[in-house]
Amino acid sequence: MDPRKIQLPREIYTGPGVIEDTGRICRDLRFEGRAMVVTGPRTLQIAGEAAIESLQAEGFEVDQVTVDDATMASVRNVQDGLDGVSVVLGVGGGKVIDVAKMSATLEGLHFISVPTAASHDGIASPRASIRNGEGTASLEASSPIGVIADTEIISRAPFRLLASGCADIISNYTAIMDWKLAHRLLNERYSESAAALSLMTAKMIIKSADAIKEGLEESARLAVKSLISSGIAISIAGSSRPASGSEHKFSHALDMIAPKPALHGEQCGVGTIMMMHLHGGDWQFIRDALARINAPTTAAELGIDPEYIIEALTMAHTIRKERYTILGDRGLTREAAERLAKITEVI
Ligand SMILES: NC(=O)C1=CN([C@@H]2O[C@H](COP(=O)(O)OP(=O)(O)OC[C@H]3O[C@@H](n4cnc5c(N)ncnc54)[C@H](OP(=O)(O)O)[C@@H]3O)[C@@H](O)[C@H]2O)C=CC1
Ligand SMILES: O=C(CO)COP(=O)(O)O
Ligand SMILES: [Zn+2]
Repeated sequence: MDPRKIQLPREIYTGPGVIEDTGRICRDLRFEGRAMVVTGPRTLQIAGEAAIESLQAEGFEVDQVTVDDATMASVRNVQDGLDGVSVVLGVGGGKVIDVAKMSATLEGLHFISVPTAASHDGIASPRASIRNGEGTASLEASSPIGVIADTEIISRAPFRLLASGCADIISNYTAIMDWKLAHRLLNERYSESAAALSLMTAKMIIKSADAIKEGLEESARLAVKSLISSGIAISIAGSSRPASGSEHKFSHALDMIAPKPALHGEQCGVGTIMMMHLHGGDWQFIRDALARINAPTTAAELGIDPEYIIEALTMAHTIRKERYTILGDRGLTREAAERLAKITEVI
């Protein structure tokens, strides 16, 4: 990654029904010929078909691939179908967007992000979180050239996804604390502007917590804009540092060991409560903010057995060792992990 380069999306469309303009937007961006639409099994019907119809109405030939996990195998599967394609669209949740973004990047193609849920801040970011044997790698990717966020579709998504996206933003609090720590201890490159944008976005979402309601287009719009803003902080930093620290390591560890992990943002939110306690900060403030948004604050609400919470806490430091956080190089002992989860009432 060239530290002198900041890549940002060129055109961002948000609003009810914008999916109907997918074809026209692609034309205006000077794409033509074949387009690839990547979706998940559910999001094909929810939004993929509407995007395909709109592209076909503008004369595009359209190929479609369904993916169900964010792995390099899925990325390669999409890449295999990209011969002769002019633009790749990822229509779905965070996993679909990451796979589509990564496959487009590897083939040197432009990518358009079409989120169907406000569940993660990868909507506009130049990174792709891809699962591997050691957890989840944050890979450098091209920024989407465009974002088409249909807030009508997003507001009809299960409320849990929206609350999860807000929790993913609230986790910026501890991500920034970890980043500052690594800057002070290890002289890691730190961007004041990226950190300020990331933190301001988290503060704003908490301030607006009471406006985050199920089924409201305005709530979807508010969350989408905040998620884009958090993604832009990632762009400015050139890494996911402003939005991913020890709380994300905890979530990635849960994804590896829990028999049925919860949503990404939900896990990160609960991680933020505990990592805030480790930082000596106001963890009750984080817990109360999550509760106001109706995001989980306990293991029971995540639907994860306390045993996995403790195990994830003890192994979180082993994920992305190069990213220094409050977990240090040695992590937590089992006793310390159990005490932390109990003190913060997570278990
Ligand atoms: N690159 C980056 O910078 C970032 C990446 N991430 C990554 O994003 C992922 C998390 O994203 P998230 O969206 O929570 O998880 P998923 O992509 O797994 O989506 C969760 C579920 O929601 C479904 N879904 C999506 N939209 C709708 C809708 N409108 N109605 C009903 N169901 C819907 C999906 O359907 P289907 O089964 O069809 O897919 C899926 O089953 C993680 O892998 C995380 O690491 C997170 C933050 C930043
Ligand atoms: O989830 C992220 C920001 O919310 C970034 O993902 P990583 O933890 O994979 O870097
Ligand atoms: Zn995240």
